[in-house]
Amino acid sequence: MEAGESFLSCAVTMEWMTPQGSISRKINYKTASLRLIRNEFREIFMEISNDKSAAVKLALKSINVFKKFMAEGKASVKFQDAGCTLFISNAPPTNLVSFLRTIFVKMTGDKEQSANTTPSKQSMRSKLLSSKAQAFEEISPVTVADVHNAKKKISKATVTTPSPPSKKRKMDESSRGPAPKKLYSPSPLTTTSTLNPEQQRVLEACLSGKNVFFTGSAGTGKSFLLKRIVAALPPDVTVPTASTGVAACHVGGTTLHAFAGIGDGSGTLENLCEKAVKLPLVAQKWRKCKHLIIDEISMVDGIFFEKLEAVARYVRKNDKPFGGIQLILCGDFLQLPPVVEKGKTGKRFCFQSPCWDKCIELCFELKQVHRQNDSEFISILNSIRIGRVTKEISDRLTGTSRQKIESDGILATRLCSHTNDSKMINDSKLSDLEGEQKVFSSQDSDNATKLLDMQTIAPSKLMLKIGAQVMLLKNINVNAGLVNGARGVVVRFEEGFPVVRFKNKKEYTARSERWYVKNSNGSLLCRKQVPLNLAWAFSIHKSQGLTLDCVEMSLSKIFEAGQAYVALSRAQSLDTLRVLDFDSRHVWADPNVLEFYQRFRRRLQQMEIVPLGRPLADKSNKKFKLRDILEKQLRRK
Ligand SMILES: Nc1ncnc2c1ncn2[C@@H]1O[C@H](COP(=O)(O)OP(=O)(O)OP(=O)(O)O)[C@@H](O)[C@H]1O
Ligand SMILES: [Mg+2]
Repeated sequence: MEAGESFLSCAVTMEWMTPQGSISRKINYKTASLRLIRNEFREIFMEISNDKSAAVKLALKSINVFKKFMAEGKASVKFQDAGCTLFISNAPPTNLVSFLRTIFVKMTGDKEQSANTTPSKQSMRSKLLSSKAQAFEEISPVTVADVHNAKKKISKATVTTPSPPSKKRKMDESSRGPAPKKLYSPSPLTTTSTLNPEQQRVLEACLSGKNVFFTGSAGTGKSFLLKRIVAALPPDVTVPTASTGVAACHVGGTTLHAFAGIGDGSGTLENLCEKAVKLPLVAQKWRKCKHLIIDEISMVDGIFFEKLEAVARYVRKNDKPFGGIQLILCGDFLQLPPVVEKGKTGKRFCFQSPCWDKCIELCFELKQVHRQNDSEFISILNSIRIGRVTKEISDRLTGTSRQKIESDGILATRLCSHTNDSKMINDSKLSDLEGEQKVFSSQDSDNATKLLDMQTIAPSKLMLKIGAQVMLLKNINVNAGLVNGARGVVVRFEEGFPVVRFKNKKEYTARSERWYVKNSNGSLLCRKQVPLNLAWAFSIHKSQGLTLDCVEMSLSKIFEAGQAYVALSRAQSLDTLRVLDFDSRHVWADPNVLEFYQRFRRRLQQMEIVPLGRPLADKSNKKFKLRDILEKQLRRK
């Protein structure tokens, strides 16, 4: 478990209430600093300050914490003695989790200490008589031992739920479930696996405020890292997007097109700029955004990217690249390229646009593959990625054509190059099954079904029968293997919900889950649906970004560079893969991309080889520290 933080940067509202329940005083800070400190009597306080006003100090005792919206950077703390409630918003979620953890750990530690050592708290009288000078100091860092200690106490800590401030109150209350019971409990932000060193370096670079592009082959954890980056930035000014709806759903964002508000980008640049400025919601979004994050950048059209860059400068009246917005881009250009209309030519990829070099300040390549463990398969995939197929590779993949990868009635998912084929297969296999068909219709935010269809992976109408091959669409329980992409079969219905048996023999009753997407005006739209989809077949385009655990493919109708690589790299191992008709002619890489990566590697290599004016002994493990990398890359600019 990571240590906690004693400092938080966020927006705050403080409300003091009279005993009758009306607000007697209110303070709003758009940017505030929260600090945990101790006084000369070792009592803990939270200090709330901003540049302009005097700091407010509130004693951290008898507090109630409401943390259900922690993952959105929001929480509130009610200081009962002071009669004040502090509403925190726009906090980087990871920092917020860490800050609340510190409060919990320190308060638990103090309670224990006072119970064990001092018979009673210092009275007001002894404090007044004390000769100690008033002094506040930073709280000491949380140690691992502190955390363990506090974890043991988890069951004892409880919270109640003060209401969030003013306008938001009603909306939040209506969507709120039962109040959380613990001040500290594992959350997705605290329990996910840790980043490896190369991912950590990218995260630090992103937090330095520089424009970053990071790449890496399929399964190197780009999207995994991107979610961590999003969680480490202030949510109100961070826009996570991806080139496709499914990929956007994967990183909890919206499509780049939906955010940009300039349709498909057709028309002259002048028209697009005027359009963006005239639509108040669109202009406001562009002005508010400070960090624009784009996953699956390989599928963003180069001309669209160029137009966006110019629109951003125009709307924000700022001549810096992208109007001064921090860009964080990730993807693998050797996977699927942008979808281009027939007959259209020109700059296809983002990196072919002249503004690419102006925009990107730092580049990184992730090397460690996480999706697959098998080194033989990783090396085959690395060759396929660059369009190289040796006889050994061809034989090995052809050899999978007859292997049995089905178990316990769970059939392999067929990846199809064309969406229509996958739909046809699913429909006909379902109708072949006997038995009653059950229909699960999604519950969607008002009038948003069309948008949610495009942006979430969950279907608005799901037809199921006993025996239907399905795929799980959410991480339900990572430890139990119930993860996004896990394959199973519907074995029965219980209380109207499908019960699915997975490949690992676990059974799971699929109850409704929620998917959220951001509307173009920034509000959240929600789809409630059982987290399943038919999985006899899936299109390769829809599979980009997914990890699949039992997959077969026919590559004969492949029509894009990188398409075979995307399909093959969804599998977790050679033993869970069946290629029906492998032919090396279906594997090729785009020469422009290969050339781009050659240049990219040279740039990275120079960065690693050329000494940075520091003796080699300065470098641990011959790897440069982030500071060195930043210096080097900036010097290059
Ligand atoms: N540091 C890590 N520790 C443990 N698991 C990880 C780590 N990084 C990534 N993973 C896991 O590896 C798998 C692949 O990660 P992810 O989907 O982010 O890769 P990707 O680079 O985005 O792949 P693609 O190019 O196919 O989109 C996921 O199951 C993810 O949870
Ligand atoms: Mg990904």
